[in-house]
Amino acid sequence: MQPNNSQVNRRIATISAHLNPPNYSQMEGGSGLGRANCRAKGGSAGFKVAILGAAGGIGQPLAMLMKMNPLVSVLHLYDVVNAPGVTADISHMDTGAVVRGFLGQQQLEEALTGMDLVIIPAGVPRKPGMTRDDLFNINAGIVKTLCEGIAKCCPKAIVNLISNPVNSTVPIAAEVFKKAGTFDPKRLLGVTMLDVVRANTFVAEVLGLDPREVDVPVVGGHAGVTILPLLSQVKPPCSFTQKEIDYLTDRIQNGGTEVVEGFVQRIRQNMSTPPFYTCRANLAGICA
Ligand SMILES: NC(=O)c1ccc[n+]([C@@H]2O[C@H](COP(=O)([O-])OP(=O)(O)OC[C@H]3O[C@@H](n4cnc5c(N)ncnc54)[C@H](O)[C@@H]3O)[C@@H](O)[C@H]2O)c1
Ligand SMILES: O=C(O)C[C@H](O)C(=O)O
Repeated sequence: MQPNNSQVNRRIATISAHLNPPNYSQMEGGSGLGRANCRAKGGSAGFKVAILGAAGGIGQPLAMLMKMNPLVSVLHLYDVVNAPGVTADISHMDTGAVVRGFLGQQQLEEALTGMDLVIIPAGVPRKPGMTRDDLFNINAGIVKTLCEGIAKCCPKAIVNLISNPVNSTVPIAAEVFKKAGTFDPKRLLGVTMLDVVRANTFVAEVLGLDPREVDVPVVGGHAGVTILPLLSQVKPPCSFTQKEIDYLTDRIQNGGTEVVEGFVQRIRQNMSTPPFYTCRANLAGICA
């Protein structure tokens, strides 16, 4: 059956709304998006998610995973480089979330307005021989600027901080939000899930179990000795020799370094970011 004129006009309006999104900062007195404007393609309601640093090694697969997530209706991809290309690519996926790209600081506020969840992998990663703390000088400033934007444009959003050193970028974000009067400790999360999945994997190897059946609580921070696997609390209940405890603790605390040092070989071979590293970090972002 042929669509009638009004159906055709409605389809054209929908297509144009996706291709030429409205300027959110001028809508609803700048107080954020109305639910009616946040529908996924096909009309279902969902969460509005922004990824800051979306064109990077972590940001790109994270964008893909978010686009695959049926709970997400609007996905904003912000970066200081390459955002248009990444946005075009991700937007071609045949899932519901509407994807929009934002390039450079002048578009940061628009990228953030009305967001429910902001995930931040923006910044530089460490190279072999560096500690996460060596990233502080560059990443602290980046995170501060991005969080000032969040405090202004989406103060109620949940914020997931991936940028390292997580042990320091989370307190920086907290201070920015406190200064702005928007701090809510329940809404600010450092992404450390990688430590949990590494712990599950290594403990499962020692126990000869499927990692999906193993649950290792890990508390503390996300660097060296601040990563504290609670090996006495493992599920299923088990015990370890002192040698196993030393081995597991060291492997879990230095899992990130193990991967970063692996880059030396990959750089020599001209290979890109290891896929598990990025995917796991991204799943961590989703789960945090
Ligand atoms: N918490 C974790 O579990 C975890 C896991 C992996 C990586 N990381 C950290 O995540 C960060 C990103 O790693 P990566 O491998 O994606 O690095 P990358 O260099 O591949 O990507 C970083 C992206 O951030 C962008 N960027 C830089 N400055 C920006 C700014 N001011 N605003 C917006 N975007 C900006 C860059 O253009 C780039 O696209 C690093 O700090 C890394 O250490 C954390
Ligand atoms: O170790 C890093 O630099 C990246 C990340 O924090 C990790 O744990 O893999």
